[in-house]
Amino acid sequence: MRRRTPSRRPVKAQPIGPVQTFNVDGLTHEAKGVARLQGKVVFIDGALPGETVSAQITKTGRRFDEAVLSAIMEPSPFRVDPSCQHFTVCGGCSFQHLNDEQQLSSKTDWLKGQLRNLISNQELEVLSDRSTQYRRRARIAVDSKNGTLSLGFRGKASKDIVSIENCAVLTSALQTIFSSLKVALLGNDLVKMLGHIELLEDTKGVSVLFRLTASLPDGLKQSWENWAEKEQAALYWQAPKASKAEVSLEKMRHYDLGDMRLTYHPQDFIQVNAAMNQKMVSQAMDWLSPNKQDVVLDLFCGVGNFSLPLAQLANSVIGVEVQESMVEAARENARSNGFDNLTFVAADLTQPVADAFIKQKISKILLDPPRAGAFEFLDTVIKIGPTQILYVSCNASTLARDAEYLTAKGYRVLRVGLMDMFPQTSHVETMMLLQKKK
Ligand SMILES: C[S@@+](CC[C@H](N)C(=O)[O-])C[C@H]1O[C@@H](n2cnc3c(N)ncnc32)[C@H](O)[C@@H]1O
Ligand code: SF4
Repeated sequence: MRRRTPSRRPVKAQPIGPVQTFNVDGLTHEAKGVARLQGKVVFIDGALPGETVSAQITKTGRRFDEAVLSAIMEPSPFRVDPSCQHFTVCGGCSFQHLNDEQQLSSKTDWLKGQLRNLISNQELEVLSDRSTQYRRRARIAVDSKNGTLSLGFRGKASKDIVSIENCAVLTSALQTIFSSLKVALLGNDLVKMLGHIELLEDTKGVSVLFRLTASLPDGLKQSWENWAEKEQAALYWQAPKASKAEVSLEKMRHYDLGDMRLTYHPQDFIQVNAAMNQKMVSQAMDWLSPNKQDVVLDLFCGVGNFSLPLAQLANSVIGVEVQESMVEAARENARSNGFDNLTFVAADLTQPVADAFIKQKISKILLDPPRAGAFEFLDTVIKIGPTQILYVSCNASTLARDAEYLTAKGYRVLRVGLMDMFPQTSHVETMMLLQKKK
């Protein structure tokens, strides 16, 4: 029997039972192996389907137990060595011990389960890209206790900060600035005044935002400006309780999307995976295929990530977004990219909207809501009655709820796709095209 050191081990779980042998036959969405002991389900962190492992129970419940892996006797053929040295402890990734193909297959099976009431015949179309160095944005937690600096992410099994040497999913430029930052912060007074740090890479370059918990002496600020200049990074300071409006317009960021350039504020939402964003937008244009007769409503439009590509193809586009500053940026993006068929409206889509807005002759709608979904706006969508709805979702359960509502009100699902925006994690993004029944 081959034995192998487990590649993952929960950090704080304390064993409360003897070491026992388990045959693992399933995998949860959070990447826990599923086994059975006398009929009761046991979740084993770090175990994979098809493996025989030894593990110790750490927690017992009425319906299931949890266990910690001791050794892997028969490893899965799909097990791989994690690409990141911090995988055993860092909460940022959950799937690095499974090969890329099986990660996708596991996510696909999970998504099919989430959407089981909606997709009977449809194949799930899968969109993916590189599995490491894809994150162009990251929030870094900072802590310094007893003179030790911790710079990293929250742990898997606790909220403690795991100190990171290098993060394999950050873009190469962000990995470089992270290393430099770590050296520069060691023993530096800034550490005592930091809430967290945000790293960002876009077409303009790399930027670092320091979120402060106390005001900064001028001399210290200048020394960090010098560091940023040397690193060719833009520096942003967010003073305690300061709003983002305090960052000057010249310091707005931009990213390129196809032949368009989109301006945004460093604290605005942008898609984290640039290559996948490009692919997702292209797929959205392909599926919704707006033409010169279409008036398209782009709901939850941000700074116009879908609105501008839609406006290249459609008669006209109306974008709706709750954040006034993002609406301003979206208008500027329409102007600077030469569009005269784009209108942006600031509105909270969880609240009733004005009738004039509903009465527009809208033929297609694109929805890209936050995790909570778009339920409050669905009756308005149904009243507008577009021929097609393209729903982009970062939460399959709210998508399922919303799409089930739409299908009960006269729409049917035409296409569904999984978009692997965050490889190595369990996150799944979905695109669904719905068509009005004749
Ligand atoms: C998932 S992001 C999508 C943004 C954009 N479509 C993109 O691809 O970059 C969701 C957007 O919805 C906006 N939003 C959140 N709640 C909202 C609400 N109640 N009404 C309107 N917009 C909202 C957020 O500010 C954010 O820009
Ligand atoms: S988030 Fe980064 S540091 Fe954490 S496990 Fe993933 S690659 Fe490693």
